[in-house]
Amino acid sequence: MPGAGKTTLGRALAVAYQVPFLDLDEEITRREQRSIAAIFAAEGEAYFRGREAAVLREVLQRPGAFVLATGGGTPCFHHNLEALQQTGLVLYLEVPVPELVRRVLASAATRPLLAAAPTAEALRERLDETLRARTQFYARASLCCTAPACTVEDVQRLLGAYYTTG
Ligand SMILES: Nc1ncnc2c1ncn2[C@@H]1O[C@H](COP(=O)(O)OP(=O)(O)O)[C@@H](O)[C@H]1O
Ligand SMILES: O=C(O)C1=C[C@@H](OP(=O)(O)O)[C@@H](O)[C@H](O)C1
Ligand SMILES: [Mg+2]
Repeated sequence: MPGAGKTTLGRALAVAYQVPFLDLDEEITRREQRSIAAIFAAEGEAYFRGREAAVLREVLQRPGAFVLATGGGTPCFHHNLEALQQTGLVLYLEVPVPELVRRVLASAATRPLLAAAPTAEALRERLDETLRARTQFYARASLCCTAPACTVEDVQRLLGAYYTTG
């Protein structure tokens, strides 16, 4: 979900594991030479989802280990979750909606899917609705961190348990 901390935690994980960090939104922005908000405004969501799916597949070809932070919607379109699962371990950051609201409120106006929900109450409703629709995808991640502020150490524990119990 937007505001879950994927970009922030992904960067920290890459430092901890000494591997490159990639952010899918950044990869799209670089190729398109415009911001995600500008892409949504000029071309609409369907175009963005097409580019997101294509850039994801390109990024997943990269050799060697790396950490990739996706966008919140990435696993929910164009069989992207399957593409991710085939290449690596997918971690879902399960953050309660009130915490997501607190984090994205300041930047909601520049977040294309949240721009129409400028108040905390409208934002909460929008995020609740989005999460309901997306849970079926998020629930299929191999790893799930339920700490509201997931740390590198939390992920290390999850990985330890994953590789111990299969
Ligand atoms: N663990 C955390 N605790 C508190 N705030 C956080 C945490 N992780 C991220 N944030 C803040 O939430 C906002 C969104 O973080 P970001 O990493 O961009 O999330 P995402 O990539 O999932 O949308 C940023 O303002 C960031 O500083
Ligand atoms: O949830 C979504 O559908 C989106 C989340 C954004 O990324 P973050 O989750 O990093 O904010 C970005 O990909 C785009 O605005 C769409
Ligand atoms: Mg992000």
